[in-house]
Amino acid sequence: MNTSPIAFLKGHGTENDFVIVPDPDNALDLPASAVARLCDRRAGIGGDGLLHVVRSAAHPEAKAMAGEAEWFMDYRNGDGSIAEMCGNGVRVFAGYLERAGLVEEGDLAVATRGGIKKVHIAKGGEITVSMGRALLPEAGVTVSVDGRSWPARNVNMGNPHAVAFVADLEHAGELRSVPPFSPAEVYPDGVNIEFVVDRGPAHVAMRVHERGAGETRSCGTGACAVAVAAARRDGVDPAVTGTPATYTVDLPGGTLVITEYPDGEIEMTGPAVIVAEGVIDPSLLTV
Ligand SMILES: N[C@@H](CCC[C@H](N)C(=O)O)C(=O)O
Repeated sequence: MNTSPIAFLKGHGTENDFVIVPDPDNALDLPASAVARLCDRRAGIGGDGLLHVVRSAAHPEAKAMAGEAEWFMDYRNGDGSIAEMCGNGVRVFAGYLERAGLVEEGDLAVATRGGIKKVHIAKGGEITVSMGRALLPEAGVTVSVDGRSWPARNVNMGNPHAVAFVADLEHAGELRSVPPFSPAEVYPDGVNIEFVVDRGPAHVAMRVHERGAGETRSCGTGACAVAVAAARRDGVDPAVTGTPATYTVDLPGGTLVITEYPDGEIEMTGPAVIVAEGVIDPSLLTV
């Protein structure tokens, strides 16, 4: 049981917000119920998710990556469930490490359940993450919300996404209170669903319903999935043209810039902001 005061910080990346819990030695007991209490916006601190900051060597799921990445982002969704990767989270994670003096500006590697991510912290500015490659399984999917249905593109960014191009973002309805339908046979572990409209050439806007969090104001892996789905729809494939493709993705909480390179690597650039720090009442962590 955790009895002594436990430090936390609060941060966000394009308003996808996180409770940050530094725990270098992986000494804390953080069951799903405690994570859900911490992320509760009324009875807890509030967040779309939680970033548990642990040395890779101290975490059984990250030990094997310790030689290449000192720090492990043990990411949890706001409902306590575990996800493979969080794109906005990894920028905020890196921003926290720099603020805490644990890393310096420039390049670093962060271990995640989705593998090691290379991160670049620009001087006093934005953070760029190499997000890996998108997998585009052929399985066509349909997503439905509030009685409307759309065909969607299945995109895996380490975590699962269904990307639907819609006529109007308002058609996605009340995403926070009414979770959209997704086909369980394609996504047995659930899915993040993106609704997308065009804003101009290589420029789109999206809303997202996140697995384990409901509607959020941004999703980094979602923006990458959307950029790739939009490029393919536009007939653009950097592996074929040999030229990088950059898409601007507007989200309710800000803008992310996504570039896909001819080798398939996807880079995401955006902000990371720390807004507060404090101490968690141990009762919130008691099972
Ligand atoms: N907000 C994140 C994605 C967090 C994980 C997602 N909800 C899942 O369960 O896959 C991002 O910025 O990528």
